Amino acid sequence: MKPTVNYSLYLVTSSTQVAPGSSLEKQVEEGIIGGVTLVQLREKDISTKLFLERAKNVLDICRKHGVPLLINDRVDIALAIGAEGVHIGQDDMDCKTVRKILGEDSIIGVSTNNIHEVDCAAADCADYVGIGSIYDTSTKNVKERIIGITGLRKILEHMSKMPRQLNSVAIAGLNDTNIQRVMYLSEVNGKRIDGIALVSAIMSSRTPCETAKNLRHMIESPPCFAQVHSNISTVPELAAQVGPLFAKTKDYTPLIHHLTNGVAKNFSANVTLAVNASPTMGESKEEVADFAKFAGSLVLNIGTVQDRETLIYASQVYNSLNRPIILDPVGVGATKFRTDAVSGLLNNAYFDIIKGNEGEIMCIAGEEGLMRGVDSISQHTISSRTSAVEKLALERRCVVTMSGPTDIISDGKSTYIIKNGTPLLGKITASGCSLGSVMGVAVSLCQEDKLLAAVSATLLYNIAGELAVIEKNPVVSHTAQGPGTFVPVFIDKLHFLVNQCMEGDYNWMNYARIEKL
Ligand SMILES: Nc1ncnc2c1ncn2[C@@H]1O[C@H](COP(=O)(O)OP(=O)(O)OP(=O)(O)O)[C@@H](O)[C@H]1O
Ligand SMILES: Cc1ncsc1CCO
Ligand SMILES: [Mg+2]
Repeated sequence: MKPTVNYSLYLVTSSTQVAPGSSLEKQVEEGIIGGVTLVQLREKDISTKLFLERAKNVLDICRKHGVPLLINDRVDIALAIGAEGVHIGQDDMDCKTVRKILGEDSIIGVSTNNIHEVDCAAADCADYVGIGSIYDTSTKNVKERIIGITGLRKILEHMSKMPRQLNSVAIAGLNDTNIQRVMYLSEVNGKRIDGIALVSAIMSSRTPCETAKNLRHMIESPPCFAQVHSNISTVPELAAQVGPLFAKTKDYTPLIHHLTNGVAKNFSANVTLAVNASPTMGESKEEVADFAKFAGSLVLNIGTVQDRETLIYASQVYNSLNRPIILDPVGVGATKFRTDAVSGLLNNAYFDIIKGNEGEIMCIAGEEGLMRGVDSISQHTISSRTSAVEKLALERRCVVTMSGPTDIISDGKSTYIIKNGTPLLGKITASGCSLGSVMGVAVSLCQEDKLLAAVSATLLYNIAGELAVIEKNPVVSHTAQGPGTFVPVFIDKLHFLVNQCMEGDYNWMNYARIEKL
């Protein structure tokens, strides 16, 4: 009978990476005691004689603890010692032949990098596929084969529709800083990878047992930033929460850390202050961790980005502290540089809210999104825009906002359409960027419901914009005449509305034009 395999924490050995003073056998045994569920013996540069000897030793350890052992490449060694199976790469003996030699009851795994290779493995009756390389690794030269979370998801999406279900593990560059995110974001159509394969994280650990225990725990628990869906189900219920959300600024002034573009900085800082929060615009990598300790959220905007590594680093710091991040992928799709920057961010971090204009969100959702510079020139139908927003929210397990004359906001489960605002918001620069700042404020006041936060920010922002044009301002006695006068009146209005909230007056919400799909 085929042995049942728990793929969750899959240790691939490497004799060159063993922690100083330890041995391969010791790392394997300690790893298993800590929680390793499956072992693959991988030896590249030793004689067959030594390989066989080592395989026998490792098999003894695995048998003692009831963990299956697979042998890398060498079908003969697997047969000789009676291991549970083998793992083969694309350049090794083909899977069909291996199956013929080892028989039905053996476990056969194949390294794959794309859909075609997975299809071949399935056709050849493999039991599982190793999917990678997820990230770069020192164990192997994989530069050409890095697929990130985005590539992993594409393969899993395909696998979820295959008639015969294969097991799968992700491999390469995985460790305690990224496995929870990879597991979490790998979920497609209700299914995700069965486990994480790793080498150096355990082989090089001076405390392999504790390391394995920690890794296993991480694999089995969701990351701290895991999405919680809003339990608000109707528009009236939601509308009743918007004013009280901003009223919280009476007792708490959130610090909103921005890594934003040079054009938006001043306006976004003023908008943040207008809604009674405190902006900080710090871009140095060296100060990210210090800001993160106190910040209510991070607004990450790629508008004039140069240093992509700092953006990734900052995102990871905020993720690890469970501080929400608003990603504004300004101009993604317009240049290769920006598209690569966004794909690097999405592959290496989690974003609580992704906010962009039509062209930007269409582009990240994998649809045709037209960007010329930072302005959207896309004109899709409302239904195709809505599907793209919902698709992206489901894919990235977050809240997605597509701004424009009509704003579409979804967490993948509930979707709202907002028709407030004024065309003048499209006639001033950085209005989208500064909407991101208000979302940063809202989400720091209401981290438990990020959909409510995104919707509340959009309503406040767009109703303030509307009132700046149609209604006399009780603070300064004029109405905006055009884009130039709009900016100060708009900031006054924002401030006025939030102050009304602090006094318990939520009447401005009567202007809301919002529907739920
Ligand atoms: N024609 C319009 N009518 C009503 N509201 C609008 C209109 N255009 C934009 N808005 C509002 O302006 C805000 C910014 O949206 P927009 O789509 O212009 O962002 P953006 O292109 O990312 O902005 P930027 O890049 O200039 O920062 C949103 O709140 C949106 O609802
Ligand atoms: C105009 C402009 N260019 C880069 S960022 C930015 C601000 C609006 O997105
Ligand atoms: Mg714009």
